[in-house]
Amino acid sequence: MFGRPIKKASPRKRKSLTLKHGPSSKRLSNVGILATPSSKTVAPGSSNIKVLLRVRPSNKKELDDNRWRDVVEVVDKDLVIFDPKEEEDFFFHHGKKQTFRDINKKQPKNLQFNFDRVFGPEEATSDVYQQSIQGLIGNLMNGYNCSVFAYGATGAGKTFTMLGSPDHPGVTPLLMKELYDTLQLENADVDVACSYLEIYNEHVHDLLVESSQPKPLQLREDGASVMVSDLSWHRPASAEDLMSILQAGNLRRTQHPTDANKESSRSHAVFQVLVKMKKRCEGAARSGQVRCAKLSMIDLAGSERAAATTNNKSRFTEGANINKSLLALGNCINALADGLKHVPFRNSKLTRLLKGSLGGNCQTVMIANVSPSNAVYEDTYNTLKYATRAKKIKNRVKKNLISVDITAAETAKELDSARNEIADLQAKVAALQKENLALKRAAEEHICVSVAAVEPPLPLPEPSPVQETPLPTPEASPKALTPQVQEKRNNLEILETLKALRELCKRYEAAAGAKYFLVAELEKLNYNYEVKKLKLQRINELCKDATQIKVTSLEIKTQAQRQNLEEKLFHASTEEEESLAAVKRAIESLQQFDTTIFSFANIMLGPYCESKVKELQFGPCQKLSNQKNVEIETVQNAFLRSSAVLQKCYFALKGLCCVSPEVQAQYEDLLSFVRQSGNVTFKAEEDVPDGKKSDEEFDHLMDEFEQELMARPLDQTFEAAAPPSSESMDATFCIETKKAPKRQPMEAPFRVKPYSGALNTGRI
Ligand SMILES: Nc1ncnc2c1ncn2[C@@H]1O[C@H](COP(=O)(O)OP(=O)(O)OP(=O)(O)O)[C@@H](O)[C@H]1O
Repeated sequence: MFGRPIKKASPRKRKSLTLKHGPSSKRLSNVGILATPSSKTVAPGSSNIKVLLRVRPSNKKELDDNRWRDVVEVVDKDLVIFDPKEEEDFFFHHGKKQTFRDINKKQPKNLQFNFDRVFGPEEATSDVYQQSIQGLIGNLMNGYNCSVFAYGATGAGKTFTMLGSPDHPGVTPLLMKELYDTLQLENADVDVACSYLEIYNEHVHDLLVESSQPKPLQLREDGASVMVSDLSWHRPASAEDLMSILQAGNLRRTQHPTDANKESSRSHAVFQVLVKMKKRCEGAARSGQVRCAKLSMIDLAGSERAAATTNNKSRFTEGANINKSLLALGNCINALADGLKHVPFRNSKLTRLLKGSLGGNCQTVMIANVSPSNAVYEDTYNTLKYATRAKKIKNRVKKNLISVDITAAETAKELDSARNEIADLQAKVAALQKENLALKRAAEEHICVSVAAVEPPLPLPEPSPVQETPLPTPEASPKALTPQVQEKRNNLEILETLKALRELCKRYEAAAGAKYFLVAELEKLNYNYEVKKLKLQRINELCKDATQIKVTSLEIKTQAQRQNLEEKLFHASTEEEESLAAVKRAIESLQQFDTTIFSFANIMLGPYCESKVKELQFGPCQKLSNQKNVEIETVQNAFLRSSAVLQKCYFALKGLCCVSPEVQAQYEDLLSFVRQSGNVTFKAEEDVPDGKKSDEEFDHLMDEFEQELMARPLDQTFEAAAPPSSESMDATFCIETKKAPKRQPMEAPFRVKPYSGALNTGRI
């Protein structure tokens, strides 16, 4: 499946290879423990995390699909180029070199990344081990804590590098084997213990305990380090034993297929080995240094984009938890790289567990795994960026030594004093037993004396010297409370207090466990809240967009309608202006004719033109006024009629002498009011010329005028005809009012001026 031969280096690559070789080998010599396996010790102090990059070979899927290309180019042993520039095709135009450029294509990033060591696709795990990991054995033997962790996207080769397979063992089995080989050569008493756990969905599980429903374990802070309570520790007798333990743990690890990896590990796995080593005696004196070191091999779960997860909810939660913990790890890496005081280790279980390995007392190696294919372009880019940041992290390393240097004389002295102490204690025990016996006898004698009068004394059984007797209470036998008894009582009290203390500890552990569980729940809740908030914000944004789109489309529609109406209005205005101009022109042309004819036309047509103008100007107002007048007249008619009826009623009552002074006063009051109002009469209907009638009459007059004109001889002039009297005009158009003091005269627009004798063109 794998093993595509590495592409032949292009001329450009070869050039950079030769160029880079010198400085890089220099840099490699500075890498220290990682560069040379022989350098087995490190100086205490601060040391940077060593970061290796491993590029796995392309797999069959990537090779078969011609959509994918390689985006990681291993240039040298410590240098890679991400998204390198491709060879450009060129041509010459007017003697100048030109390149073909596809403007639709994204420009390559062409970024260089430096690491302590870069392993290309052709390099085996054994190369990684020999060149970068093997050196950790020496550090472990010298009492330094060591950590190796693999980081990268899903399917990038983390598990392959860390655990491998029987054919291609990973760095963990290689390291374990070598550790045992080295320990065997040491002249020392060695104690090796191991544990294996996984963090799955933010729960810690022991991988070395068989259980159908594994109980999540709690993390406990222990000063600078973090402990896992109830985690099982196993003492492997040999390297093989240790390998079988590791194998058993691997089988229990949570795995599910992902897009990129059919056997993807969906949990972070932490394999820890504790090595305690005490040098054996050499001669009279012995070196009593006990070296303790912890080795942590961490295989992180691979990050995966949410889009790549299927619709499966549990897979989604799994992916979200993995990404959350990797994000927390990234934040810790950033904080440590920036040298910040506060590092957010508490944000996830993974970072809490890695606290000792990142920025603590530990030699740490990070193996960043990447795939060469651009199918996981973003993941690879992120891994390279994180790995580069991690290079800046400084750990403070120190040996874990417990000094137990004692000379032989001192040991002999210690032994003598211990023997003396034992003898003292034995003597004390004998004395106490004697005393107990005496007390018991005394008590029995006391009982015998008191019952002697009733019963004959029974022979007492011989007391056993070792038999425990209950202590007499102070009330029963105050004299018997010797210092020894008091001491025993004190011891019992201490025992009781210790028991109570143990209960309290248990209660404390339960409470702390519950607290950590709640903290985890709270973190989960916060995370879910953040995710939901983001979703809602996104929905809100989308809604805003939709509203904006609606408003915009409404604006566009209204704008179109407005434009349409404005165009129509413009045309209408233009037409109006044009027709007005035409009317003016016609009147001007009329004025050019013979004045006599003009005056005749003026006399004949003037009133009609005038009325036409009025109709145009005041037609609607006139109609409204007429309507009001009709209403007023109706009210007045009703008033007059009811007055007549009222009068008749009054007289009838008077004839019957039934008019009370009050009715009389009301009648007179009404009478005076009617007299004051006067006799108001209205014309039945205004004679408002409607346009049609006016036009017909106008046409008729025009015909008459034409006939007159045709009949007359040319030299004969017209006699000026008298204009219609202003009275008659007024009578036609005005409301007739007689003694109507309370009625207001009509407003100007309701009055039509009588004919003035000439066409008033200015009023049009
Ligand atoms: N250097 C390599 N040489 C050959 N095969 C490799 C190499 N690295 C990885 N592989 C293969 O690639 C596949 C995925 O590798 P692996 O399971 O180690 O990925 P991973 O990073 O652990 O993924 P996940 O995070 O999903 O568990 C496996 O089939 C493995 O055999």
